[in-house]
Amino acid sequence: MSIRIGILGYGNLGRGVECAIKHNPDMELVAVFTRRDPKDVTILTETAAVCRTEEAKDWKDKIDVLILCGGSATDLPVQTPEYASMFNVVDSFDTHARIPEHFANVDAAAKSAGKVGIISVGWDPGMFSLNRMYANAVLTEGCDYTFWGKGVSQGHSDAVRRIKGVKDAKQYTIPVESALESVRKGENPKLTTREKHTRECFVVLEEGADAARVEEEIKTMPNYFSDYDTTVHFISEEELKRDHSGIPHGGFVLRSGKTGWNNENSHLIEYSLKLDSNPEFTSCVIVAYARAAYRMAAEGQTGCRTVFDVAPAYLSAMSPEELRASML
Ligand SMILES: NC(=O)C1=CN([C@@H]2O[C@H](COP(=O)(O)OP(=O)(O)OC[C@H]3O[C@@H](n4cnc5c(N)ncnc54)[C@H](OP(=O)(O)O)[C@@H]3O)[C@@H](O)[C@H]2O)C=CC1
Ligand SMILES: N[C@@H](C[C@H]1CC(C(=O)O)=NO1)C(=O)O
Repeated sequence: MSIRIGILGYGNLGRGVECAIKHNPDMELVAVFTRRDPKDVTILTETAAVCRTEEAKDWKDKIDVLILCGGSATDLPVQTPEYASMFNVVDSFDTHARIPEHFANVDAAAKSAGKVGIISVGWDPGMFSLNRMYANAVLTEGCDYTFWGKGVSQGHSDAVRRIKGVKDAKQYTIPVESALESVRKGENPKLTTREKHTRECFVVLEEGADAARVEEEIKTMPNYFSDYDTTVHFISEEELKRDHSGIPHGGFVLRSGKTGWNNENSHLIEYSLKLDSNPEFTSCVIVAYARAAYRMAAEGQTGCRTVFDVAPAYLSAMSPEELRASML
């Protein structure tokens, strides 16, 4: 029997999840829920329904896992705990500083409903978090580095779009090449947040919006921009569509470490991603964790989990026996 999936929130990530489900034969999309008028939202899966978010509660027995594709800045802090009280859920919450608070809220809701909620799934947080953890567990003496881009951060782009007066926006994260080069050379530099990346925003304003106020709100936004040197460009909707239509991204997790009785040997662990489509790749990670949520719930587990709490075998469509055989 297929794992019945619902999508709540139909933006870049929602469309990516719909596409990822198509590539997972053990899953089927049964419904998409949106805050907009369903007549204004066109999906590609002919067998799935499009409903208002208010109707989701009527689908509790028809959906095994609800994937929450809203924005981290303002949607997921409210939506994930709300829907964890009705469904097994997975989200991509990526406001790193607020993950502990989000975990506690989702854990309370999921436990009281007897559901599983896996949060902060994707590549960062997500695959990069796992690789930072593995590298630190293995090389206990060392230095960690994470670099992103040059690419489009969906979280930062979403956060800019939420500012009053902004009609649309894209945010590029740009690594400071000299910093990356120093890490690659094994110089183990001590780098501040500001010394590792810069951020560049391309913003389309609503008619009559105050550009200076919008720029100030972006540059001072805690958790997203306040610790970075940020450049803001105001452009037309046509220019945004013409010059900034893609959502590529990627990055590196590196850990340089020492071993030996006198730390005489050096090692470098590196995990990298090069993504044509940030949302489509993120969605593939999310859909694998939807499979895990389904299986963990079927075992009677309840409460909130992060990627650190999910055994890898839960993610794979292969059985544990097939996985063991695949290691030969
Ligand atoms: N952990 C990770 O590695 C990653 C996490 N993310 C997270 O995913 C989040 C979502 O990103 P993304 O999908 O790009 O955000 P979008 O802005 O595309 O979508 C966010 C929400 O906005 C609404 N929306 C979308 N399009 C429109 C529109 N045309 N008009 C009105 N409302 C619209 C949708 O809700 P509705 O349908 O209800 O209107 C949607 O759920 C990001 O905030 C980020 O935090 C993203 C990438 C990686
Ligand atoms: N969560 C990020 C995924 C990566 C990209 C990123 C950044 O560019 O700051 N941080 O984490 C996203 O929304 O794209």
